[in-house]
Amino acid sequence: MANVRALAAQTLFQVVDKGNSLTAQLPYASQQLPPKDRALLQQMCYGVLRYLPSLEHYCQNLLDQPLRGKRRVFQFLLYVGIYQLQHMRVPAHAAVAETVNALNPLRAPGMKSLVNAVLRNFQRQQTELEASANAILVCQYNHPSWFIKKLQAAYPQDWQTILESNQQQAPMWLRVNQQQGSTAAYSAKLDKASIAHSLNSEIEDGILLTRPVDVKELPDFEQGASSVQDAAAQMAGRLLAPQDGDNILDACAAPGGKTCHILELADAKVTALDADAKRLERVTDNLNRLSLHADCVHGLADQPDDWWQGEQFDRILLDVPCSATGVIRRHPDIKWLRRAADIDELATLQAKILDNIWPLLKTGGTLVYATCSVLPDENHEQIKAFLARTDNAQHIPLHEKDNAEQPGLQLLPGTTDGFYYAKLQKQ
Ligand SMILES: C[S@@+](CC[C@H](N)C(=O)[O-])C[C@H]1O[C@@H](n2cnc3c(N)ncnc32)[C@H](O)[C@@H]1O
Repeated sequence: MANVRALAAQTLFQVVDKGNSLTAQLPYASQQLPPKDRALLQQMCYGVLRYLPSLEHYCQNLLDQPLRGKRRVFQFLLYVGIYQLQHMRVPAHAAVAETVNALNPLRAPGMKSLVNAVLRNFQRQQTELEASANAILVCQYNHPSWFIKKLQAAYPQDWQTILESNQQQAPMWLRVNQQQGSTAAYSAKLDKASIAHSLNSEIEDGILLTRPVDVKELPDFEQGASSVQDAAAQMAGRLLAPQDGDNILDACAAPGGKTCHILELADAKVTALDADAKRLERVTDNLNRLSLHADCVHGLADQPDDWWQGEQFDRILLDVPCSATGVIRRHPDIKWLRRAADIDELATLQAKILDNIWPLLKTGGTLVYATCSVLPDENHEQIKAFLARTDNAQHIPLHEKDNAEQPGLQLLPGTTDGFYYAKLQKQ
């Protein structure tokens, strides 16, 4: 069934109703399509997930009752159709006709008149429907209400900017492998390949591409000259500041972006631990492409007794499991897969990981705590509480305003992803 709109509807059903991640579903749908349609599939899935509450609102007004049960996938097809009419440059008549045609491969030709009528009515009533959606906070910002509330409390000045940033397409950053050449030298190679980009003096290994490109177009990518990694994620390696000969633990390592960066920066002995065996395979793949080596260990960071050999570490990176609310623009499904209750559960696990990993750090050693979250409970509140209960943990400020009351560095989505870092030293 190589129909891009039908596949988009089925993928969205799998994500929103069945709770599967888009990262897992999209490749499965993509491989059923010819390469020329794959970008369109991605655009439609990302788009519907970005604007889901508004699309639900429109359909609530355009349908007598929502499509339920076996007909649920057609509700998602309607979202795909309306998203195209509202946000894509597809001519309106083609958007309607192609969406209606998708009912053939979905084996529901009987639904054609309903889908056609809903899309035509959306066109007719678009202005009023948009105005009524804008009067509802959740539809205006297209985020779940629990998350909007948490952001309003944490960022009384910036919450709207954060929500608006989350709706944008994320930029593509490269990390230059310093073992194979300098950032400036790789920039020259990109110039030669006519790939527009810019450098940023604060991100030593990073290059921001003006437009995303397929990695196959990047000079010497397969040979490991560069990797795709957001600038915020690149800060982990530099903050950890690995030295040659160090014994380092990367305690939540998969898929290994930061493990590889650490090894590009120093000739260190690195243990890459992760709870997920499948994801750990991706660490090995990444290490292989870059011709690097780490000891990959399958285990839980909160239960070191099961895997730790007893040798303490000079440096530890804790890139803990988190809400990923700093990377919503890259993974818009996070908005609908996460629940408010997850935040407390994640914060409890993060605290357990911090407490149980801390004894593995040598006296004088450095621990960098990282999340791709914008929520204080996972970030400065977490570290503040850890410092309060851990006598031999000293907080190392990362910038002028990094203090014991609000420790760490909080990056908000914009030029970089949303990320949090705190640096601790053992006394
Ligand atoms: C934010 S991701 C890590 C990203 C990685 N550091 C990188 O840069 O590519 C968090 C990872 O923690 C892992 N994880 C979840 N619970 C864990 C636990 N209790 N112990 C160790 N790893 C865990 C997840 O499987 C996931 O791969």
